[in-house]
Amino acid sequence: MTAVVQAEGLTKYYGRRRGLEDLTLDIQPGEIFGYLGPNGAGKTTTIRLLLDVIRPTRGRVQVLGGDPRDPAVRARIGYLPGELALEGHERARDYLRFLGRVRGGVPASRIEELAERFEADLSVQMGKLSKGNKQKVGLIQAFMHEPEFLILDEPTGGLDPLVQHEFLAMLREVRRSGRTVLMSSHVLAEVESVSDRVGIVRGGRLVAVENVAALREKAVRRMELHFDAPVPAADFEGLAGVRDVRVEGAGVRCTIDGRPDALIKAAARHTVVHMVSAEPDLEEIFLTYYSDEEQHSARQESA
Ligand SMILES: Nc1ncnc2c1ncn2[C@@H]1O[C@H](COP(=O)(O)OP(=O)(O)OP(=O)(O)O)[C@@H](O)[C@H]1O
Repeated sequence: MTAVVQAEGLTKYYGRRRGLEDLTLDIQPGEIFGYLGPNGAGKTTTIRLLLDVIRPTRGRVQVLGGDPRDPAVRARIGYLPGELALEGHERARDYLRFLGRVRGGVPASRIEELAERFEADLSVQMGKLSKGNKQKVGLIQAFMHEPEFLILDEPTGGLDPLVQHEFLAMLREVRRSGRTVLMSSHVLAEVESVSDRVGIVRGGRLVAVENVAALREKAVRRMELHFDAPVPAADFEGLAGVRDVRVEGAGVRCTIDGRPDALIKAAARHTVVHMVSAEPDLEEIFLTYYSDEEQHSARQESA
């Protein structure tokens, strides 16, 4: 099977500024690939290289088995940019119908069906759309021609939780039909529920590619437990995978590396009244991929 993305040593410098360094990555058909990294990591640079919006300084990339410069390749891609410029008096519906015609005839009913699923009001002039509604129009135009490959740059920004839920359901439908998604984000929680694999990019470099189940096991989580009565600190110290334990009266705070199993079993000896588990922080997941020295230089770079 031909890879949907096949990048080898892909590098982009903006003058002397590093955008992306030596990216080697394959994305397979039918896969949802989450592309994660903090601001300025190189996510948008990668996406622009795949779409031939910018050209590589070094290295090479094939998309859908062809050259990104080939308009026939571009026609098989649906793209949601990170920053959407939708302005003017034209109504969203007219704009989408126009794009549909340019893309070889998308039925109006398909546009309406997507608008309904995303709860988008297409009768509004583009310049008057709210941020969330602009994002919905962006998603409709990315999905509407049923492209083989969807590239979505920070797709969920501005969407309310119900619409986000619908969006994730649509991504799963895309996967079921054997099509492929590349979705960037700086929030792990946003991509982990749908992605098969995630790539973590930082400072222009891909530092890890993991399947999501493995990443979740490695993730560091903060946990807070509250009991109906004070608990002895000794019950929570020295447990496997549990560190930074702080016991204050009936409350316990700690950090979990990987599985919370030992903590849950220790807690179960008491009466738990409340439990909070913070979403794993991307920064903290990075710590598992960096040696102390690399962390130090990464901090200096970003300082
Ligand atoms: N047109 C440009 N000219 C100069 N430098 C650029 C340009 N575009 C991006 N960069 C730099 O390249 C690096 C990677 O930027 P990129 O936009 O790819 O990051 P990102 O991961 O998409 O970040 P964000 O989450 O903020 O969108 C950053 O240091 C950025 O400042």
